[in-house]
Amino acid sequence: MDISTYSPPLTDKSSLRNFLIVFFTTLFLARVVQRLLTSILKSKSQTGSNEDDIYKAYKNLGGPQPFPLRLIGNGYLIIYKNDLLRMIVDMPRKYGLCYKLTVFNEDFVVLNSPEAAQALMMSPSMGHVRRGRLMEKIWPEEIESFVLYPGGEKFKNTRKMLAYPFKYKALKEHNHCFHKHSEKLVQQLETRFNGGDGTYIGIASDLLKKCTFRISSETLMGVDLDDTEGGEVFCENLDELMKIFTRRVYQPWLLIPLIWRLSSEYRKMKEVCDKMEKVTLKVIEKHKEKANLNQNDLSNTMIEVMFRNGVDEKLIFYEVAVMLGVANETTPLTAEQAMFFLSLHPNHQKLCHEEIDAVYNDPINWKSGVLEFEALKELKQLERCINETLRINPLTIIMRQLETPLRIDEKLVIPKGVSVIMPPYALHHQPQYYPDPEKYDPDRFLPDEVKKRHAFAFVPFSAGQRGCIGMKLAMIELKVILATILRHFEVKTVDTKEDLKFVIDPTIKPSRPIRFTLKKRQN
Ligand code: HEM
Repeated sequence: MDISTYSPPLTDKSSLRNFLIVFFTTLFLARVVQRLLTSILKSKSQTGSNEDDIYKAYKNLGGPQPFPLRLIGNGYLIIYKNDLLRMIVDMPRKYGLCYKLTVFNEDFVVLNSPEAAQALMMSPSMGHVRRGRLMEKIWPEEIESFVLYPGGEKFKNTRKMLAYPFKYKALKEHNHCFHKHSEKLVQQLETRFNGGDGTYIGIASDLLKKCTFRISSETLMGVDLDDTEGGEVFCENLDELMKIFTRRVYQPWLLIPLIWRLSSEYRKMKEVCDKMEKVTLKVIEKHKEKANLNQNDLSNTMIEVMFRNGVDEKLIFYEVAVMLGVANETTPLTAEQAMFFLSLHPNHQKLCHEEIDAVYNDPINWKSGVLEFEALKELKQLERCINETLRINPLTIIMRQLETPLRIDEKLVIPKGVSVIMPPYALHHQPQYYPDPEKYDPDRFLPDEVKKRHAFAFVPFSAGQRGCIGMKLAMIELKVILATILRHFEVKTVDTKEDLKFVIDPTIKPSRPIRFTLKKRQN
C-alpha cells in the first residue's frame, strides 16, 4: 500500500466538524461584509440627504414607555379610559410639549404648543390634511363623506362647495330660524321646569339637542324637520348612528371588516341609515319640485347647493347626515356646559343678564320684527363666557397622518408616515398659556388679554384647510340659544364640577347629563 496516497476515509464525526467550520466561517464573513456595506451606505446617505440630522430632534422626543410588543405599544393607555383627560394634560408636563407615542404599530407625535398647532393647521400642503388610519378604521366605510377624504382635488372641491352655506351672509338669511327655535326651546323648558318656579331639578341636554337639531336641519336642509313627516325619526336615528360610531371606538374588534359585517351593530347601522335616507329623499324631492317651479327661488342651503352641483342623491344624504351628526355631537354639549359654568358663577351670569337685557330691550335692534343679526355682535360678555367654556372643554381631538414631512420649528421636523395628534384640551390647560387653568375666568378673553397670547393658544374649532366648517353656525346658535334662555331664566345647578366626570365618548363630555333648576326672571 502506497502510504503517500493514502487518505483515511472520512468518518461521520469529522465531516460534521468540517461542515460546522465552513458554516460558521461563512456566517461570520457574511456578517462582516453586511456591517461593512451598511456603514458605507449609511455614511453615503448621511453625506447625501443629511437625513439623520433633519430628524434628530424627532428621534430624541420623549414619551411614555411603550409596552415591549410594538403591536400594543402605548395602546394599553385605552384601559384608563376614564383618566385619559387627566393624562393628556399631565403628559406634556412630564415629557415636553411635543412627545411620542406608539399605538397599535403606528407612530404618533402629540403636539401641545400654539406654535406646533399653527404649523399643523395652517400648513398649505395637501400632505397634511389626511385624518389618518385610526379615524379611517373607526369610520364605517359604507358612509362616504368629505370629512374622511384624504386630500386632493376631490376634497378641495367638495369642501369649497359645502363652505358656502356656512358663510356669514348665507347664515344671515336664517336669522328668523335661530330665534324661532330658541323661543320654542324656552317654552319646553318652562313646561318641564314647573313654569320656572325654581323648584324642579331636571336636565336640559335632550331639549338643547332637539333645538340645535331643528336649527341645523333648517339652515342646512331648508326644512324644519320637526314639521316634516319622519323628521322625528331622522333625529332619533341620527343619535343611534353616532352611538354606533362610539361603540366601534371602544370595541376594537368591530373594526375587523369580517366581524363588523357579521355584527348586529352593522345591521343596526344599515337599518338606521335606511330610515334616515327615506326622510332625506323626501326633502330632496321637495327641492326638485321647487327647482322646477321657480329657478329664482332657490336658497343656499347645503342640500340645494349640492343638488345644483349635480351631486348624487345618495351622497347628498351621507353628507347631510354626517353634517347633522357632527352638529348634534358638539353645539348642544357646549350650550349645556356654558349653562353649567354660568350657574356655578352667578357673578358672570348677572353680567350676561344685564348685557342681554340691554341688547334685547333696545328698539333699534328690532327693525325687522326679530332681533337684528348684527345685534348678536354686541353680546360680548356672553361670547367671552362661551369662549371660556370652549377653552375648558374644547370637545374634540385633532388628528392627521402626514403624507409629507411637517416642519414644526427650526429643529423639529416630523417625518412622513407618522401621525400627529393635537388635543386642544391639553393646550388649553397648560398653565404657561392659561394661569390657574382649571379656574373659570371669561375675562381671559378680554381684548387686551387675547392680544397677550399666541393666536393659536385657543383652538376649539381648529383652523385652516381642515378646520371646523360649522364654526360660525355654532357660535351664532350658541349665542341665540343662551341669550334666549338667560333672557327668561336665572339658571342654577345642583351639580358641582367634582360630581361630573368628563370622559372621551367620542367627544369630551360629562358622563351624565347636568342637572339644573330654572327660575323665571322679570326683565
Ligand atoms: C361648539 C361646536 C363645535 C365645535 C367645538 C367644533 C369643533 C370642530 C373641530 C375641532 C373640528 C376638527 C378640525 C380639524 O380636524 O382640524 C371640526 C371639524 C368639523 N366640524 Fe365642527 N365643531 C362644532 C360645531 C360644528 C357644527 C355646528 C357643524 C356643522 C353643522 C360642524 C361641522 C364640522 C365638519 C363637517 C368638520 C370636518 C371638516 C373637514 O373635515 O374638513 N361643526 N369641528
